[in-house]
Amino acid sequence: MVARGLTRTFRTTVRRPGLTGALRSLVDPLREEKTAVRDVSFEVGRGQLLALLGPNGAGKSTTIKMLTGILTPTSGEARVAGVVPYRQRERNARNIGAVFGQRTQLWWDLPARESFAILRDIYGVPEGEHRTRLAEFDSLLELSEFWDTRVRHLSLGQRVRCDLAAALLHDPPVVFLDEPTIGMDVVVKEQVRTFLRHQVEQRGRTVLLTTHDTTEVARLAERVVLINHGRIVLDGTLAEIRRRYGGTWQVHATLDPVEAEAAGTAGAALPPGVRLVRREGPRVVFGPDDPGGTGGAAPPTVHQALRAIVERYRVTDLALEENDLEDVMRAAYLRQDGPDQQDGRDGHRDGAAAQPAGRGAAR
Ligand SMILES: Nc1ncnc2c1ncn2[C@@H]1O[C@H](COP(=O)(O)OP(=O)(O)OP(=O)(O)O)[C@@H](O)[C@H]1O
Repeated sequence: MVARGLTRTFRTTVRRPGLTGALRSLVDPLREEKTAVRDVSFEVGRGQLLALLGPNGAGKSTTIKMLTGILTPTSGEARVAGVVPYRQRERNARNIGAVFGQRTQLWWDLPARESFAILRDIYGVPEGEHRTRLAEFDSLLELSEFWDTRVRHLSLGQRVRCDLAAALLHDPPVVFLDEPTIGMDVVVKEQVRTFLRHQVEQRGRTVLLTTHDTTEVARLAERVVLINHGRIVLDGTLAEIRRRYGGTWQVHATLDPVEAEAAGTAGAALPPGVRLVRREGPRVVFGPDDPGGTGGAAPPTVHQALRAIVERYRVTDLALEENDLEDVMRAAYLRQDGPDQQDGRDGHRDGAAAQPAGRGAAR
């Protein structure tokens, strides 16, 4: 799946303030252009799962709508399994499966198993294949407990599990999941994640996932694209997001008392990239020397720091405190960052909160 410079602009009508403004807007509507997605490019290979992350209104759904062929981009291009989705909608529909957590593609008044049979006929899936696939999905998602119940009577978690099966029954190479586990309990969430991992690792499907659930990201995504105000601000791993937006960790260590007293003084230098946060007798707290990693070399990862501390000191007790992933994501969403490779292009972005480009962390 390839997105190249995808951009989508919406024209909306804005009401002028006050009564006279409202009346004037009736005869002379004020139109405004809003760029929901701007110059978005990424590639996802076969058997890869990419999480598209970003705050509300960032442009994730608009991007997915272009990749699923629901919306045509204003400019740029997309290819999904070799097909331009908004031009070859029917061919694209055969190549993709989609689950939008809030909606269902199942027939509300039919049991899910009957919906599966209708989809089998629509896509022309041979009966044997259909049965095998359904058995695989049932073994992972435990569908047979409720697939003979009408969809309108299913719980949310049961319904979305049926939706996942319905989306994959025609064996699509590419799958789009827009907040698939929203509102599910922790047990069902984990079941769905195991199912998705299986689909990616064993079946080689390409998955594009959006979620606001940070645990989901940590469990599933080797790679994330972070989008804010319609632009990509980071394409990398969760570890990179942590490094850029939340490089704060603390190592609490109890050292040999003599070493603890000397740590950080002249002649007893700290490990590179490590700073002494505080010292209380033999108990010492270390942190990264340069939490933002903005100057010079990147700070050590928490694992590198741990190793360096253990190698340098006689440690009798050790505890690690890392920033909660939610804090990291909050920092990422609030930062008015520029995109990674934006050099030379304009720094304008939409939204009331937009500030002039503050690309301190651009690396
Ligand atoms: N049909 C439309 N007409 C006008 N503006 C739109 C339309 N669809 C989306 N937008 C605007 O585009 C921006 C991006 O919306 P989008 O739904 O893609 O965000 P999102 O990242 O999916 O958000 P969420 O996490 O809340 O689902 C928003 O400011 C939204 O108001």
